[in-house]
Amino acid sequence: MSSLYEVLAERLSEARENRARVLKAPADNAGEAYERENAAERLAKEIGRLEGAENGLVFGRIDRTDGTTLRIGRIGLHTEEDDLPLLVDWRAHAARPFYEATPVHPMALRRRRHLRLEERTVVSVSDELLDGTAPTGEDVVGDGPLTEALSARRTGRMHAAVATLQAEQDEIVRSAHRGVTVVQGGPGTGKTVVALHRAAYVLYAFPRAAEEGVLVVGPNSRFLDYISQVLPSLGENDVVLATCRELAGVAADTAADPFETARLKGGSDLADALAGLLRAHQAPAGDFSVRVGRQLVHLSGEEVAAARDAALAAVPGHNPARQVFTEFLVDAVADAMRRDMGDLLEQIDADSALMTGMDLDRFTGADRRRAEGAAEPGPAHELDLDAVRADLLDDAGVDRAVEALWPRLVPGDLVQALLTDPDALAEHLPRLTAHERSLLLRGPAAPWTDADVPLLDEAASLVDGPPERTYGHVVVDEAQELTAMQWRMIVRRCPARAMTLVGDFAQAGPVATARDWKEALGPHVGPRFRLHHLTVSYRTTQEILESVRDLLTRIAPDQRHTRSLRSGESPRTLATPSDGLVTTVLQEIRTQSTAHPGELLGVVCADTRVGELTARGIGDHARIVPASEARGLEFDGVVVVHPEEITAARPGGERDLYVALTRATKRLCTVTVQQPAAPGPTAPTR
Ligand SMILES: Nc1ncnc2c1ncn2[C@@H]1O[C@H](COP(=O)(O)OP(=O)(O)OP(=O)(O)O)[C@@H](O)[C@H]1O
Repeated sequence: MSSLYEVLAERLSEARENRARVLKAPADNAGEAYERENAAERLAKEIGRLEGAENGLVFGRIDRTDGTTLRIGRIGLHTEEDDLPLLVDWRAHAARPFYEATPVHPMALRRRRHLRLEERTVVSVSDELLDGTAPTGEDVVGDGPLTEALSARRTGRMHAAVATLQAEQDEIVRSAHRGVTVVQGGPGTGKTVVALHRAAYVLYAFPRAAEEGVLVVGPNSRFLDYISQVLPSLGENDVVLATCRELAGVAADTAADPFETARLKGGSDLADALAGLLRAHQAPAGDFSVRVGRQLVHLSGEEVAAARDAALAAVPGHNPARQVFTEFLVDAVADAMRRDMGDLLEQIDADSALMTGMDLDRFTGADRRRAEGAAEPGPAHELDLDAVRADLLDDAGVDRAVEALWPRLVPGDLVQALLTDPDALAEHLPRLTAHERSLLLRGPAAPWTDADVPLLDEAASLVDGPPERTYGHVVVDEAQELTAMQWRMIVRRCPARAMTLVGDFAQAGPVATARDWKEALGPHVGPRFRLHHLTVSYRTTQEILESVRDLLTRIAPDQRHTRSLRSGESPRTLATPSDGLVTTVLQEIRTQSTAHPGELLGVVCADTRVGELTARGIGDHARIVPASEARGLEFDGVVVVHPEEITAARPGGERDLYVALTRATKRLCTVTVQQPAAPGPTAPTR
């Protein structure tokens, strides 16, 4: 073990020295300075990768039946001299049997060993014998490492499960499929684990995707914080973690819309409406006259439309296409001028400059020919179109025409123009009812809302073109939460359509617009996605799962049932009069924290109740989590406060309750309010 750490330390100090050297090296020009920056950045990443892997560097070993062995770790390490693997990266093909071998398919393994390290010391060893041979004195066959991992205390931060990834999870993580992989599974089945280990695998196994970057999208910053340590501990610091708002680059605090409004704004009709409204700013149909000097040049509707279509086909984005449109428009004007002026030139050569304000000699090439000693002006078809075009591009009249036909736009203004104008809403959202459109209508000074963020992003892509930053692979957790508009913003950032999407539609929040994966993904990839199901819960005990079974049948009748590997205490319910609610929660939390010191406790309540619980000091003993933000989180013990209040707080509140009830790894207590509040003892009844 120590030799492994010595090699790691050597690699680290080499990388640090190299970086220091690179930073000190003189750079004689901008190119060299750029190279130096790049090299330093690469080395900084390598240092981060090596540092991240230090904790629990090695966690496994496989002994093959032919007597050879391999150690499995967070990263691969080789000896310098002969490049022999001292430690095999868990993602390497050679490590596969560590995850996949079973007694039925031992994959030429005799033994699989799990090691647990604290600092650099091995604190536990656990072996499985796979070839049917009897244990020898060298084998330590004991309680499974998975059981140990699952019963460990929660810390409020998710940990990598790289040592105990289960075969059904590993199959998804290691899949060679580069397109869209979807993972559906009940609470605690390891969807987040799979998603994050998949991100690490992609970085290792798909170099092109790794080069283009990996993005992990989560529902809120509380969740991103919860998972933030997993990838660095797998030696991967090069992943972008973001919420949709961060992706859109909306820095200002956003307000919340009423749910019905938010759901409407999440529908893809809004994308069509914004595109429709934009089209109204792109050379709307009809003839158009351009004033050039004193001349009015007339363009037919077809000529304007041809310039518009050519501009739209040339480059995505309204503003970038404006330049192209200008050029096509100038061509059309020049053609029209040639047409108009053909006759004119022959009739009134001398007065032409006066009429048009332009030097026709130059345009006809007459001045050039004169200089060359040629005879007087040639026929009109010899008009020097290049010179005409060059002048037209600088012409104020043409500028005015472009401004009228193709104004430069700001994305927010497009959204604003749609949402503040009842006529625009009616014209561009014909499928909505008048009531629905009234829900979308906002005042000009109203702040942006969360549900406006994907609209702003849509408008930005329509107006300025596709996002500059795209990724080679995108991972989305809690993907059931995404609205159609949010899916659009994510897919936009993944041109290769290489994605890992995990979620559970039984846990969908009130704003989610799709009911299943087909509906969510159909518009983007049709049926081209691979769906996997996870059916074993690694968090929630069998008792807790059973206690929510009826609720699950109500909210998701078709959902496959999840089984748990673990059993524990039966969930408890405390009933209290409404004025004793907070006191009861406080007492319960105090009791739990005294009985189970060091455990992580969570109190999940309706969002509106957070202030009161915080004011009563419950936050000193437990994390207070508003039900709307509980998705994906977990605790050793959970107290769910006033379930009826949670279900009534938002549409689809039963799904919020289902999420709240499935957050505990060990203990669940629900505090209900007696209805109607009975007079008498305030002490809780058990
Ligand atoms: N193979 C594994 N080894 C050890 N722990 C695991 C394994 N798989 C999952 N877990 C643990 O089980 C718990 C639940 O996992 P995770 O959060 O990934 O589930 P989920 O399906 O995303 O849950 P939810 O639907 O509630 O968001 C976590 O503590 C995770 O670390």
